[in-house]
Amino acid sequence: MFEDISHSGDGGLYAEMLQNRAFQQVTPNTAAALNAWHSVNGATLNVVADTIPVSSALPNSLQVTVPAGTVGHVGVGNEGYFGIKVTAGSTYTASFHYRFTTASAFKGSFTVGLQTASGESLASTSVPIAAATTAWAQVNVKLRPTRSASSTANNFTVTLDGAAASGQTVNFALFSLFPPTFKNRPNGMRVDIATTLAEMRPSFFRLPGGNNLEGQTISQRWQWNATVGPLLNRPGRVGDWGYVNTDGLGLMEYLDWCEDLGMQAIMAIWSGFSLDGEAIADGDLGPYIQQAADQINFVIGDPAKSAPAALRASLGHPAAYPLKYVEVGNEDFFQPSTYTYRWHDIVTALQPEFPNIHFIATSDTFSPVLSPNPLQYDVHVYQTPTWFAQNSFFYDGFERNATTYFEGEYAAISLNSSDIFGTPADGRLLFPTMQSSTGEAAFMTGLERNSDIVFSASYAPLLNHLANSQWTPNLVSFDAGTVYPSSSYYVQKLFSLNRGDAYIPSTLPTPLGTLFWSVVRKTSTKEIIIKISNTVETAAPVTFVLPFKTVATTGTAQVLSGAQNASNTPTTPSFVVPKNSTIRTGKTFSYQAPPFSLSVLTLVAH
Ligand SMILES: O=S(=O)(O)O[C@H]1C[C@H](O)[C@@H](O)[C@@H]1CO
Repeated sequence: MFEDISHSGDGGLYAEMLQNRAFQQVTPNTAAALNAWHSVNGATLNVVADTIPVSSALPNSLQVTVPAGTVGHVGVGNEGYFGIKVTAGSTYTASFHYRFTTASAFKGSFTVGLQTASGESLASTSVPIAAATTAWAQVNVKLRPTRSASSTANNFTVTLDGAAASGQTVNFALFSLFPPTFKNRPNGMRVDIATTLAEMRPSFFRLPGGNNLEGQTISQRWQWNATVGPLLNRPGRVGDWGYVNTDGLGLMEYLDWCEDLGMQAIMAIWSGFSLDGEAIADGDLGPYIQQAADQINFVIGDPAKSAPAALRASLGHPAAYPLKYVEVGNEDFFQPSTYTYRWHDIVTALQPEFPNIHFIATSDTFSPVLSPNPLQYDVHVYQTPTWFAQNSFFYDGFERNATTYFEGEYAAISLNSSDIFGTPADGRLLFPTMQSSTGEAAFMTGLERNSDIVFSASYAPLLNHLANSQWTPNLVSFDAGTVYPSSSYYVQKLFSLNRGDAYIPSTLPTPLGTLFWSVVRKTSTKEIIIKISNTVETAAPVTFVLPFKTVATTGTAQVLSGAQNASNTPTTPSFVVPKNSTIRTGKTFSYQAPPFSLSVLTLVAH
């Protein structure tokens, strides 16, 4: 499950290194508009509403004046998203647009570089300025650091020679600094985070949110068409998690990311409700339904018949992307009273146009009654580790009535059942722990047992930048330089990589017990895979009696275990990681599940 929360996108998975790169959605002539930028050697900075904007989508420019009397490198610096990692041997791609506010015969050059915070140069290149004119020009340069920085406290700078440029005023727009990206995609993903996620072998990617789909107001909702095409045409938006979204990570980048990881998109369309509680009135949804139809056509439409599909083709992807599931809104249980008509109007309009799309409802299951009857629901739960351990049979009682379920957001986030969403002082977890991760694992054995009706499941939130988070705990934390997979990440990865392809009935765990397991078969290798979650601090002996003709006498055990509060954190990044061993197996064998552990036992049995 992905959305731009805690800089999951901007400053996280999306590889752009400069924060506030295009002064989007800021108020000119304010200090806040300069967020992440600073003056170098006395230059005067101000974000202005440019009289000649670089594009209609990017009306603001950074105006830099070189005062008389300055010497040396004078200009601007950007601190990145709470740091900039600089690695020797990597090639960084820097670019920016500039124009002089007054044409002149000025001759000079920009110095574009990377420095440590203390001013030591790591990379630098000089770019001659062809002519000081009021027309926009673009600079594209490569930076190759001569050495790696010892920390991420580094800056990207663009400067002029103070003496030569004395009195000059230059407007800048749309800066950008990219490191090498995952699969070398232009405008692509940060390699270390992308690799960490790819190693889970996820089957799907829910986008673009979560709350960040909805907008704090109707006008601030996520709009697919504002997130595709050249970056100059993307205005960005005020996201729902307290920071501006550049929308450089847009619909097509999401779809290409899905393609690169072999994932299906579970794509949301806006359902007519914003987080200030506003809902589009019944009968007024037409334009928003059209926008949703265009969004779906951008993904799967025929370029010969649909303008949005033709746009996709023109942007380099004539073939349709795979798309099976479209989620209608997010957590519409917050306003079921209007979801009844919003769901009805949207789905009755879109289903005939997209007969192969499965629309997912986001209100509580079967309440309110919706028409048409949803065949998919997205179920969310944030709870305590104990709740998860004691609700692994959540789906066992669900009627098998052709309805299927997406466990779209779940995580054990607090130890305080009377204050789930509180602060750490009230029991909220900062990072997953082995108690929370084994609670989730217990719950997931139930999802596996009920995978006839649970078609997908995803922990949430996926990512957070440690320097600026709006939510904890998260599956994978990171800072400007390092990625920190959590204990829950390893639970998700162990389940994903040991999925099997058929569920095998076994003695059922005790619903309110402390030990939980599920058994699947991997047909291609004639193996069975037994997942065991021990959710308490005492080891648990388990005896298996396997009614198969042939059972191997040895198998493998992949075990994630640790103390109740053991966590992977920046100070203990690999405190809990899976350990592999060989175990004795057979038609009957015993196994000791360690305290607070997830064990994945694999053996040939058929
Ligand atoms: O504040 S919440 O509504 O609990 O936010 C939760 C639910 C929402 O779908 C998602 O964006 C967020 C965290 O993953």
